[in-house]
Amino acid sequence: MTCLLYVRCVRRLWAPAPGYRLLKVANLHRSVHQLLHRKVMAEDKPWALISEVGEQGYFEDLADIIKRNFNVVCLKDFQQNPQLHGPKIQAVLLWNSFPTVEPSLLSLLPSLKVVANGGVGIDHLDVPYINSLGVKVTNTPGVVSNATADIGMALLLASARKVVEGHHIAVDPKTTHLPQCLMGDEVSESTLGIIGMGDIGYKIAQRGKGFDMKILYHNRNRRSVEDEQAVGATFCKNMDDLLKESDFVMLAVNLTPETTGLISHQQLSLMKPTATLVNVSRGRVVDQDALVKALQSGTIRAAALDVTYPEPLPRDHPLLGLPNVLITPHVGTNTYTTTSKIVQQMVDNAVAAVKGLPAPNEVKPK
Ligand SMILES: O=CC(=O)O
Repeated sequence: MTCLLYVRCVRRLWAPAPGYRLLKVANLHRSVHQLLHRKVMAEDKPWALISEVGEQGYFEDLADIIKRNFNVVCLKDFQQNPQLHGPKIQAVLLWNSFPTVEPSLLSLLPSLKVVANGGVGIDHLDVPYINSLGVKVTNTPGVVSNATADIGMALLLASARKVVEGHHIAVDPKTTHLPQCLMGDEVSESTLGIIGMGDIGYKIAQRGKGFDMKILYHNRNRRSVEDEQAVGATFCKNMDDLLKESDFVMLAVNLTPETTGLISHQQLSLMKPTATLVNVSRGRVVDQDALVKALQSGTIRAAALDVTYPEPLPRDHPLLGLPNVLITPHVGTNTYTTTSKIVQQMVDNAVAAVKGLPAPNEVKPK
């Protein structure tokens, strides 16, 4: 049908064929060629399994970034007919840790080449096991750092200056005067202790410098002198020293077996009674039961958390009832700019891996 129309159009334009018409023929020819080429490309695209598009998953335009490079099967459709879809899937793209990558899923994907995670934390993936199947794992470092550092500072400031309490009072119709009692903690010139000085930790240090904060940090490896000088950060080899001296302790480590439960009763008891714990890494870095006790007993003043375990917390969890806790629902990277960059980087990694090229952000097991 398309061919017939094409021939008719060409014939009509060709008829007396002055220069203008010839140009039109050439353009028409090019458009049809491009259309046919695009169709072939679409059929040639590799298949990817993704979570969902819509409310529970990708915004349409973020999904489009994926669809430009992959034919996609959403998890719900996949689950309805895994035998049909499984053999063609070459990439699993993870958004908010979904789809859950476990052996039962992997066993249905014989052609799989890559598990591409959207986000930097890969604690939900068994990298050695996935690699043992000849499948690469990739993540998206770098692009998440600014937004995550921003949420860290937002939580720190909001907790210190009682922003949420202030908002509730301001919008409460029963409020007749602005309370003088809403006294916060001074952030400027206070001491910020950063545990985990990777990309995110360093961005937090840059922001802290902007607030004239004294910056301490603890990290597996010391940063270069130039890095330290640029943000005025002092290395604490011993984490206890940082905990004792800081007004705000910011957690920005990856979750690994070594960092699971890193902050427990003993560490909390070293902190100042006026100190605030801010966590933008993973909930399991903190022993949550110990944290509840520390907040109830006044061992520390407050906690501001973008991450908990589980997420979300059960509605009757004691952390949700404490007045000195501020919680956001793991929204560290939730800005339009950052999520677009994450999806693009995830797709770039997956495309490279499917082509058998080195993936720019392949995660290697330690
Ligand atoms: O939590 C966010 C990430 O892992 O990038």
